[in-house]
Amino acid sequence: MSAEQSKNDLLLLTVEQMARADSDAVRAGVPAVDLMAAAGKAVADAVQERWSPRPVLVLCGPGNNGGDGFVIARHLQQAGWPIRLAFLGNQAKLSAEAQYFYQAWQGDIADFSVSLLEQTELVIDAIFGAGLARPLEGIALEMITAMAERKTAICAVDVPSGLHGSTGQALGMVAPAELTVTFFRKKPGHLLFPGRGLCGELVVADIGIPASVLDEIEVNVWQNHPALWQQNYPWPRLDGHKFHRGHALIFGGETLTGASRLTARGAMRVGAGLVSLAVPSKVWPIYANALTGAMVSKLELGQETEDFEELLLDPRRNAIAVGPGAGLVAFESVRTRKIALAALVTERATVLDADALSAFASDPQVLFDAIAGPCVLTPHEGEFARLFPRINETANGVMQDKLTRARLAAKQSGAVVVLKGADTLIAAPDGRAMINTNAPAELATGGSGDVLTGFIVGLLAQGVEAFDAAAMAVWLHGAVAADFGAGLIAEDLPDHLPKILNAFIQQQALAREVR
Ligand SMILES: NC(=O)C1=CN([C@@H]2O[C@H](COP(=O)(O)OP(=O)(O)OC[C@H]3O[C@@H](n4cnc5c(N)ncnc54)[C@H](OP(=O)(O)O)[C@@H]3O)[C@@H](O)[C@H]2O)[C@@H](O)CC1
Ligand SMILES: [K+]
Repeated sequence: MSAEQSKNDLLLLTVEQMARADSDAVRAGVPAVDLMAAAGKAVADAVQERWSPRPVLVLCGPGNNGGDGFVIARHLQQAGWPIRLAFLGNQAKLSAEAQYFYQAWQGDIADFSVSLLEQTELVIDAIFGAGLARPLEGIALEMITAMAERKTAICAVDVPSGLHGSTGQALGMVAPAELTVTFFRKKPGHLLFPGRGLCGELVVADIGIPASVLDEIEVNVWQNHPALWQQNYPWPRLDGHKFHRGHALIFGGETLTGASRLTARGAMRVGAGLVSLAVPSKVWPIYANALTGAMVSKLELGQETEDFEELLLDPRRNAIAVGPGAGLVAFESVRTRKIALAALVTERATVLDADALSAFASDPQVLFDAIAGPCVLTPHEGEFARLFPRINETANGVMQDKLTRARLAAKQSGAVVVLKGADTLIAAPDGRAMINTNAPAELATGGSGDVLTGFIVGLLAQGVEAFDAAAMAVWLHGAVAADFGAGLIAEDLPDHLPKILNAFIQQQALAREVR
């Protein structure tokens, strides 16, 4: 598979973009009825692969998701499965293709009623898919609530009904599926929580939509994966000098001295040529004793910012990180702001994390106005709320989805925003975004964010563009944690990174041999 092809496979389509791909495919000569036939067949195949024959209830909704349901029912019936089918809708209002498969269905059509769930071992959820337009109510809501309560096994068609494919948010109620079969490309809602947890195993089926339809659709959201950026990864060159691999400068505070040391170690492991920490003189011995590979510079009391600025006079210090362990006590916050602004004014690549984000909570615009060069902000949800309160405002009690919020924040701040969580988002000011999916639960451990900042600043130091650096760092962070497994602590993240990088190098060498 070519790099372009795998990038194309990682694209995520909103429900509107998917509808456009669907209609463009039809315009290009693929009959709509063929698309629906292929979609239904793909689900029936996936069901037969996963489950042995058992009493199945196929729930068909009023649109084309329901149309798929009629196709699935026919295939499973032909394979000898005991099938009951219920339809929620008006036959006269079905699309031509759904009408076709409605007519082709040979069995009975039951009224939509919760009692059907009795004696059902598997539900095919074809009630609503991409066309879900408003919160569930009435019998649809009753049915989905009953499905969730009974915990009957569910295979969802396209998305579990009630889940919005673009946002991953539930519009009312969603019964979690064990298997979701979607078509052509994934949607953001399959990867963003709570959606990701509601889809179960996700299968993407090819239904005959030509990939060329994507040329006409402006898609700039991807599932984060090395295929998107490995050609830009800064592998060390044999003829390289340590200065070719950059010099990361990290600010460290006096209370939580471990945080910025983790950042430094992350930056070193990810390949920065040189790493130095700049710390208040009072705590210099703590840092100097603990770090062997990194240099530690003193910032004298009362002139910390000036001393930091002096370090920045050397243009070889080309990437800066401020925030981990910087401290939140009033005097520390004031100092952190000054140091962050001193970093930003150089327009060198800068990562601001943790306390450096909270330090601007009272007037975030000061921060945004100062961002002129490559910059990465790495808030978790709490820090995000402090920096972007307007973006987090709710309408009817509902906040905008995480993808939208991260993209708005990137646009507003002019920085790449890494909104951290189980489904970390990486968003660039120009609208590009990635959803990261490889982070295991073990990563939710103290200090892991400090290491992430180190990975980012270490990659920035090696000249990687901010959006790529953030995407690489987030992916490596997840890959290391997943490979390490249980018992992970933050210290393990930098030290286990070489294993992942070496595997990566081997894969690249193999790929070159194959080519
Ligand atoms: N894309 C592709 O390539 C292919 C897509 N395919 C399939 O098509 C599916 C999309 O089909 P779709 O557009 O007809 O939408 P779908 O989800 O069936 O529902 C629309 C209906 O639901 C109604 N409705 C909405 N919300 C409601 C609510 N809360 N409560 C009650 N009613 C509500 C809405 O009513 P309206 O808003 O018009 O009043 C309308 O009647 C897609 O998910 C995939 O499975 C495949 O066949 C092959 C190729
Ligand atoms: K569905």
